[in-house]
Amino acid sequence: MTSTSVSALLPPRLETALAMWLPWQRWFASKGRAVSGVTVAQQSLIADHSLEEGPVGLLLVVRVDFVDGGEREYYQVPIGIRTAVPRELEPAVIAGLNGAILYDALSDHELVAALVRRVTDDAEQEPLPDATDSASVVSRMLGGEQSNSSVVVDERLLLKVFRRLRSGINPDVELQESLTRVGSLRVPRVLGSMTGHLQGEATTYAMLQEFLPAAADGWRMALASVRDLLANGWSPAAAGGDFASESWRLGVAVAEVHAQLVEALGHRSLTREDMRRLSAEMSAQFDRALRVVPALSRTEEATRSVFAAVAELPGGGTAQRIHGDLHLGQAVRTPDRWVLIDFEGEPAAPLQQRRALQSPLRDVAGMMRSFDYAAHHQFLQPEQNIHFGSTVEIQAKEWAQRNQRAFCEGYASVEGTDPREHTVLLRALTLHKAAYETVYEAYHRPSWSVIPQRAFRDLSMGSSLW
Ligand SMILES: Nc1ncnc2c1ncn2[C@@H]1O[C@H](COP(=O)(O)OP(=O)(O)O)[C@@H](O)[C@H]1O
Ligand SMILES: O=P(O)(O)O[C@H]1O[C@H](CO)[C@@H](O[C@H]2O[C@H](CO)[C@@H](O)[C@H](O)[C@H]2O)[C@H](O)[C@H]1O
Repeated sequence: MTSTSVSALLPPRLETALAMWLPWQRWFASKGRAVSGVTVAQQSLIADHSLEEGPVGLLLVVRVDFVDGGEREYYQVPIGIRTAVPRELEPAVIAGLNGAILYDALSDHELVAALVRRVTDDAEQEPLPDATDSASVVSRMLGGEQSNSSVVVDERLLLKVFRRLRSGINPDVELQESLTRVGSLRVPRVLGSMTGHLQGEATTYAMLQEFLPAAADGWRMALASVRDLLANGWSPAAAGGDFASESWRLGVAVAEVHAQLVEALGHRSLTREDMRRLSAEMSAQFDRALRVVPALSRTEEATRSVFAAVAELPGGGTAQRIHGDLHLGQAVRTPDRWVLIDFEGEPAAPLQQRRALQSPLRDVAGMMRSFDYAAHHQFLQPEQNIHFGSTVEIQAKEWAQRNQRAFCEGYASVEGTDPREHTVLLRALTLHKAAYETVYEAYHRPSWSVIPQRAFRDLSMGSSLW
């Protein structure tokens, strides 16, 4: 079917309906900007049915324009169209238009199977087993706080559909494929990807990987450990559910992945110029955070001097490809080992920046922040009735520091140098991450903003951290 005949399948007023639906999706990046219009930029068929035969599936790429006239964004929206939807598809409905019901295709087993077939048709490796037979496929969307949409297929494949598209190959696919190629057991095996075009450039639309069914999410494991500690009031080492040995193993895993990324994609030395550029990037991120949360000005002087110190560093460490947005939720624990996922980098950053060679300490800083997040997450639960400033905060801090230390020691056991020896850079990168999180939370989860905001106090002052 040609693109023109596919466009004949688009219901009237589709773009208006999408303009009302898109901004409410978890993966919609620009939560703080008012949408002025949505335009279907590309359309192709997922499943070629007539409405009488079964669901019509369309893979749309939509362009979003904003009232502020600033940068436009592109999103991938796979939609299903039926004349009536079964009960299980009701939560996925986007709109009813002229007797046709439009819904998110990723909730529909049949359309998911068709998408998986499209990925495997593109794959250059052995065909996948019969999981792509639409009649027998069972799929479920993963819930939670996600930047993209992931669907588990037959409990053994995971189809990740990238939502905000930027022209170019997504580092998630690039890095996981490279790591798979050098035999890494620290990432799920990549089974294929779907590439389309955006603004004339080959662009990643989706990735298929092995699903790790028995994997526990690192974030949830860490929260369980903190809960144990706060419930019995002992020190983190004495409380049941101590997480430090897992943090140590996670440090080992991250250092191994860094070494494997060097093996797969090379490295160079960080230069003085890199340090100056990084320092400027840190200041610019802090400016953005200040615009969103003016109260951060209380720590402005101290923060600026932490970032200014980076510009004085001579360089000399390693610059390499890194994960780029590492936190406990990006680490899953299988019965055998820690595995890292989601190598996309910070979703808000341009692809070119995410694909640049950078200091691996950036990932270490991401983990430092994540231990701090896990320690303070309990403070957001009103039913816990615990408050910042209470003695519980001291315990939480102890938990964070114990796990930060264990992580760094595990990392050092592989790399040879403890990341904490890079005092100036690690502190600055961790503060830089807190500035990114301040902006991220303000738009996505305002009630969480207090966590990165309070981190400024410790990180910008001269106090010992971990
Ligand atoms: N291969 C996998 N096997 C098992 N669970 C996975 C796998 N990949 C991702 N997950 C789960 O899905 C969640 C979201 O995946 P992620 O790649 O981080 O998506 P996003 O880019 O949308 O944040 C993860 O936190 C993890 O719990
Ligand atoms: O996982 P994503 O690629 O979507 O990353 C974004 O969302 C994360 C939250 O889901 C966010 O991470 C922040 O919150 C985590 C707890 O939910 C915490 O462990 C991290 O340390 C903290 O940065 C991430 O920053 C964002 O890019």
